[in-house]
Amino acid sequence: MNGSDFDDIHDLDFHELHSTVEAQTPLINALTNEVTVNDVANCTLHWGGLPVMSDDTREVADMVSTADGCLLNMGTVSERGEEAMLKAGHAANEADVPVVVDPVGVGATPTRSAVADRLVTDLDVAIINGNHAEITALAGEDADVRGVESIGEYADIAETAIACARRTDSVVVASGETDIVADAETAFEVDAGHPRMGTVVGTGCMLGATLAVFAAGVDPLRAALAGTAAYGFAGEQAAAGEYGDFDGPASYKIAFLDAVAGTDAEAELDVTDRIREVTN
Ligand SMILES: Nc1ncnc2c1ncn2[C@@H]1O[C@H](COP(=O)(O)OP(=O)(O)O)[C@@H](O)[C@H]1O
Ligand SMILES: Cc1ncsc1CCOP(=O)(O)O
Ligand SMILES: [Mg+2]
Repeated sequence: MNGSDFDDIHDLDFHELHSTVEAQTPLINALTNEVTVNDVANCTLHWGGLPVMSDDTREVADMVSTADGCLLNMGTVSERGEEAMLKAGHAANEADVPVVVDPVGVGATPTRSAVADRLVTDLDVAIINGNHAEITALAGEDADVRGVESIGEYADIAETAIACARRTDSVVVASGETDIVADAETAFEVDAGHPRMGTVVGTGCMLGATLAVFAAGVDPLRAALAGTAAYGFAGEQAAAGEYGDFDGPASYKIAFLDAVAGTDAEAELDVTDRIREVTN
């Protein structure tokens, strides 16, 4: 699956997209890691989605077939988990339910690289989201993934994201200090987010949940651009104290979740101001 025939950033209206998504109350089935599962569920809910975390191999195909989105996050990968994710992904493909994959820690171990490769190769994936090192590793290039963290700088991340999008036939979101959204032809830089988001475990996982909610209602490229921009905007709003004071990363996370819930269609957010096409 590739991006849309999106040829003009300026026809991207967050208010319109978010209202469409909220009106649908999309059911998102997430097979995700136990480290951040509750945050993923709440982030899904706060964007206007309905989370369900069904991952039993006996029922997951049935649950996904009734859903509007399927999130596969391999953070605490296991043999059973891989089997369940592949089963869920195939069921989603058959039911034309958009699949979002977060290949957490790909490149850190041969096992994670093999699982991530199977997920993005065997399945038709609408959007892949990972940090700069994970996307670089997924593209088959040298990357330094320490555990699940991105280490080092990736100056060519825009080109790498396009290469990854081309290889996987998916829209790719490479997150970090600067977020990149790419399809097989074009990369966009999304100027949104705050360093405090990097002090919270789970902000990458919750970005995946955000993308799954938006992808339920609009094409993958617009969903990735609007979702990534709105998500980063929420991080900025929380850091600015718009959703209450905080004393450190734990209380910031609470403010961040409140900011996601408060970023509704009325929000003064013009995502097109945050998105720039990357030209070589
Ligand atoms: N230094 C930063 N400045 C701005 N935004 C950031 C920064 N670090 C992380 N983010 C934001 O936090 C979210 C998670 O990104 P990242 O930390 O790269 O994911 P992961 O947790 O999977 O490694 C993204 O929306 C990203 O834009
Ligand atoms: C620490 C950790 N270990 C396995 S999954 C996970 C959470 C990763 O969350 P994020 O990718 O959002 O930082
Ligand atoms: Mg992550």
